[in-house]
Amino acid sequence: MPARIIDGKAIAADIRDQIQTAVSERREHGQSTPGLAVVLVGDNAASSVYVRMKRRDCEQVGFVSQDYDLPATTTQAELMALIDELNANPATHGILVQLPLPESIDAQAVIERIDPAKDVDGFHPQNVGRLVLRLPGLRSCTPHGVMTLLQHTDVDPVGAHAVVVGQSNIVGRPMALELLNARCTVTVCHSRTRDLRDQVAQADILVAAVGWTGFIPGEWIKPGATVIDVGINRQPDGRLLGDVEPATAMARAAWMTPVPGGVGPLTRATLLENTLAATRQLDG
Ligand SMILES: Nc1nc2c(c(=O)[nH]1)N[C@@H](CN(C=O)c1ccc(C(=O)N[C@@H](CCC(=O)O)C(=O)O)cc1)CN2
Repeated sequence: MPARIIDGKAIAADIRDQIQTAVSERREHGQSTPGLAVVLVGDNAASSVYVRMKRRDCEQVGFVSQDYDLPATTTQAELMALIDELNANPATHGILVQLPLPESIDAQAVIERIDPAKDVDGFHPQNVGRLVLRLPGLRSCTPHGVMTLLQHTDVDPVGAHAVVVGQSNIVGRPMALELLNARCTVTVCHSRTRDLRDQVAQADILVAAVGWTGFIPGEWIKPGATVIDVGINRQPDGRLLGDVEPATAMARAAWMTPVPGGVGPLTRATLLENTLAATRQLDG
């Protein structure tokens, strides 16, 4: 039997509906409307698409989207000054700086300048540390979105062997911690991992976050596994493909995310959840 599809698009639409209701209720009770500052620096084509989608999501749920489109020539000092302004603005509850930033800018310094209470991307060391320590805090959107996707399957993470392929700060590392906190046994693989095929073949839950089209052949997948494909790789003809070769993987897995329509929509829905949570924390 082919894998059951984990429909990220539908799950994200449900989350947006719930958030829209919560925002309406806040208005009825005279509470603040969540405001999300979305900062785009430069003209990276993929970033422009993602930012457009995030701003549209904000409008749909009734958030105020505060848009900052800055030229690629923006200096570190100018960007830091904008972050300071947003940190101080009581109408801004969440600050998102779209990555990657131009090479001339020190992205880590920018992330660390954001008030951790407004860090709706969950990238600030304080929020990452809280994830490590299993304390409440703002969680990185893609890994937390993956956990939401898993909740829409019949898979019990407790004791499951989860294999994460990729060790980026945005996905691989926080993903491993989310899975560990859900009591999986976690293996993290990267470019120096020996016998990657053997590691992947052990996975009850496989999270592929490499950014390389078809990096994981379908025949490596353990029969009955849950496959979460974080890769969104645009092809020269415009199509989007994941990191896992889909046809054989679908035939072997029990559950699988599609690309597009899997993890991407949950990344955006989690951003909205984080912004609402930040608003409640800041304003009640
Ligand atoms: N500040 C951040 N920058 C980046 C993040 C992030 O979480 N915060 N993650 C990635 C990209 N990303 C978020 O910005 C992202 C990627 C994909 C999608 C998405 O909805 N994809 C759709 C397809 C979209 C398309 O047609 O191109 C899907 O998979 O169905 C949303 C967000 C890097 N930067």
